[in-house]
Amino acid sequence: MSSRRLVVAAALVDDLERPTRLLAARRSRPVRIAGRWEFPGGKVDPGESATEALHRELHEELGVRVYLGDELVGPDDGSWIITDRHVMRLWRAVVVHGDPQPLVEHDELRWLGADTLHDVDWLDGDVRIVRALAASFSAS
Ligand SMILES: Nc1nc2c([nH]c(=O)n2[C@H]2C[C@H](O)[C@@H](COP(=O)(O)OP(=O)(O)OP(=O)(O)O)O2)c(=O)[nH]1
Repeated sequence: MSSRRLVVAAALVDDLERPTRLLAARRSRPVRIAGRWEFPGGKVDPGESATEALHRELHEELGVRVYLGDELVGPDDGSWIITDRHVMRLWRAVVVHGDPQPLVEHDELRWLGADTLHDVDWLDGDVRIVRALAASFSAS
């Protein structure tokens, strides 16, 4: 069993079947990770399911409603260890309502294509996740 705190996040793509773009979000806080890029999401609150928390976080952070596709199952008991203190579960998702905006915690959003997926400074724990996602990407 992991004692790490669970974080849930979305790989927001333009198309679940044939993704060509991925949304990356730049952290504005806390200082230790400000300027680094991540998958939008956050911690699961007590009493919430993982997917309830993800819908809530995406609405709070980006102002969007989403449809969740498949979970990107990770190598660490099905999840992804991202830091000493956090383990992440991640779902592919598409926006069904709203236009993503950096409302809280982020100061910039960027849609990355197959050839630019690695161009931003992803948080350390996210790099191998981006690599795994890249395998399913099509050139735009
Ligand atoms: N949302 C999100 N968090 C990530 C990713 N990659 C990664 O290492 N993290 C880290 C950053 C944060 O320390 C933690 C997520 O918790 P949070 O977004 O509530 O940030 P926080 O600083 O309040 O967390 P904490 O250090 O107080 O426990 O996971 C990612 O792709 N998305």
